[in-house]
Amino acid sequence: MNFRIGYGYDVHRLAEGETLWLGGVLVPHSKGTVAHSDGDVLIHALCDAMLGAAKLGDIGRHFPDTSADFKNIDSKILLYRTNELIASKNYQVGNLDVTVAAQNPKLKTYIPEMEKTIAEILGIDIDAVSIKATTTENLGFEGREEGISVHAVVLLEKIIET
Ligand SMILES: Nc1ccn([C@@H]2O[C@H](COP(=O)(O)O)[C@@H](O)[C@H]2O)c(=O)n1
Ligand SMILES: C[C@@]1(CO)OP(=O)(O)OP(=O)(O)OC[C@H]1O
Repeated sequence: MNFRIGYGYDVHRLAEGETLWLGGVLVPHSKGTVAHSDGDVLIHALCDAMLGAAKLGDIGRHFPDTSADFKNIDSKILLYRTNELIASKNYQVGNLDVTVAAQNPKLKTYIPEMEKTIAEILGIDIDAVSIKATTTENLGFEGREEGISVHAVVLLEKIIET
């Protein structure tokens, strides 16, 4: 099969005194995500979409939150290692599309840096990386600023040996 799609979803709770890493970028905010790792919920959803597309399970299977190895780990490392996992099945990311649901902070000024960071880690063109943000119009846990959720869709392409 030359193409495979994958979908990932992740949620992290927000709390004061934590840092907010999103898409590999440190976003200044009064709250950050609560997690075993650095809490980069965007990268976690993206890793799940890549792993799902390659039928490789999910992020917790490869990087368990019960392991001290991943305590406070930089999620950019998890994304790099996820890319190695899909490459081991002879796939590369064709393109990806992500939506972050967060009432605050407003993310649009940080999105170009997130897209550049992710494109570099995956070794793909920035045109293949799309990140968007939405509020939930003050509805639900995102709207109450109790947490942030992220949806990610990825297309994998078979690496053709030439
Ligand atoms: N955390 C967010 C949420 C939204 N944006 C930008 O604002 C636009 C309008 O948001 P709505 O939820 O009212 O549709 C949205 O299209 C984003 O461009 C943002 O930057 N950060
Ligand atoms: C990333 C990992 C591993 O540190 O932990 P968390 O940062 O808690 O994130 P989550 O998305 O709940 O699960 C994946 C985990 O395996």
